[in-house]
Amino acid sequence: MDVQVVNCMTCEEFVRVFGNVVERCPLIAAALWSRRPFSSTLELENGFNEFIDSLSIEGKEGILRCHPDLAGRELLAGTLTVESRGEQGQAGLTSLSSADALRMNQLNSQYKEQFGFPFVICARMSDKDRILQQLESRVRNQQLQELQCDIEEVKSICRLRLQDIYNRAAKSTK
Ligand SMILES: NC(=O)NC1=NC(=O)NC1=O
Repeated sequence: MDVQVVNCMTCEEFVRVFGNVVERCPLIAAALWSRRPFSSTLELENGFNEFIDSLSIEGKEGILRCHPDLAGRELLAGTLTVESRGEQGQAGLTSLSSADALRMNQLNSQYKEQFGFPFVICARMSDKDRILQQLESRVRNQQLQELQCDIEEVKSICRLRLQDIYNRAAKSTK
């Protein structure tokens, strides 16, 4: 997707295209529309990262709370966003054994109880064994350490979702 196409988008088009780059946080895209014109698609990605980094602790916690649990209730209920469903599927979370699903649910609950926000990891860069291992090790971290770790994972999810958007646009113009 040419950055000039992005720069010509109305706010409505911009939010429609980029509104779920940060899971269920279309406000961030609506805010970043003000930064047009972007000199490159990388500058847009940096905009997402800078916006997230500029938030207070509560704001960052709010972003994390908009992320569904991995292999959680929403996956079972079929209410995940298209992006999250695809990411969780790629990590093998849609075909867990009942023992792994139970373990994941227990660890997610323990993590959320301890930190007040959900465990977040870029599922596409992981798999169910590593996710379980990360959950078991990170639940022992300190609050602020985990907040920052989750936020870095959100940025990784954003980077890959932006790449998907550009790749889909490139395919549709061929
Ligand atoms: N709690 C989470 O880590 N959620 C997610 N990770 C992803 O990669 N996509 C999600 O929805």
